[in-house]
Amino acid sequence: NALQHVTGHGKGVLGDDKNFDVRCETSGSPCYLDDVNRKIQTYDAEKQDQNLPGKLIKSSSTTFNEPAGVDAHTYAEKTFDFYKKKFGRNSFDDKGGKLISSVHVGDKWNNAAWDGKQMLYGDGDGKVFTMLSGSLDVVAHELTHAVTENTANLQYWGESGALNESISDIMGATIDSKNWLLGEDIYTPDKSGDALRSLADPPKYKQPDHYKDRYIGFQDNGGVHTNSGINNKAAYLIAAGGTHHQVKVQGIGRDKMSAIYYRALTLYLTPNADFAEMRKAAIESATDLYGANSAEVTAVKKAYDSIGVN
Ligand SMILES: Cc1cccc(C(=O)O)c1OC(=O)C1CC1
Ligand SMILES: [Ca+2]
Ligand SMILES: [Zn+2]
Repeated sequence: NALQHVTGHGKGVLGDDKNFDVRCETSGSPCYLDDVNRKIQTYDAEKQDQNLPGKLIKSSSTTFNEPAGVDAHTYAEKTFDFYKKKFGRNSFDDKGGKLISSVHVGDKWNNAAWDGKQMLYGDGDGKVFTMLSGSLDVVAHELTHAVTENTANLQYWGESGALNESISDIMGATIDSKNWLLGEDIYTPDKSGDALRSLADPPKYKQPDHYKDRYIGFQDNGGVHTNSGINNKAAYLIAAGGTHHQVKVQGIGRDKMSAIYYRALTLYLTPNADFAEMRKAAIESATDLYGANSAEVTAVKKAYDSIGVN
């Protein structure tokens, strides 16, 4: 048997010090990015994308000089802990399934993904993206794709695909709760103050924030990364409040908002749910959690009115 629960140390993509769970051989060396408790393992794909996951990342000591792997591993642990503590969910499949991540996937790949079996992180080209595991909201976004696939299984095109994307952005912005931005830590490393998406102001990054402005077409699986802005705006308003298209929403906070969406995702949404069904599922979930005439239900109704989903 090896030393199963050792604390590893290392710098993340942004140069910050991180601690995380590793496994070491009985002799104490080498050690691996292998969290035996949570069943999270992080691999190095060595710039290829054929035979994944690649090599389990190891070090001769408990110190790891592998920033992309350190962040993919640490942020997967944080996301795991969020789902476990807040919703009692035991990993992405609620069955304690093993969580595999690979970093350095492909050559300067400006992408991150859940491929149905594991998480993949590109290194980015250093212009559009730096190493993509370097942001908690990105890792939480990808892991939430795995949760969605094991629950509502929202089909990844058209309105259900936009909802799939939106749920990942909502959980990403809840777990990385320092702001309402997505990808800001790893997007355009040479430029500060921008992001990939904003839930507070989708149009800032060319996303619609009203149903009448939705993209109807065939790019990007029918605009899944575009129309997600419409539902993202509703989620933002439910949490933070505000007035949108003359409709005033009283916010109920990020915590209750995310509980509503998790319940909708796991109990009410179906694979081809559209925005109208999202509204109903959110109202139903808020009713279950807080009562039919609660401020929380009112916030959900007003938020969906404000984005033109009645
Ligand atoms: C960077 C990127 C490109 C293409 C698809 C995704 C995807 O996972 O949908 C993607 O990751 C994100 O959107 C994360 C949240 C920033
Ligand atoms: Ca963020
Ligand atoms: Zn996504």
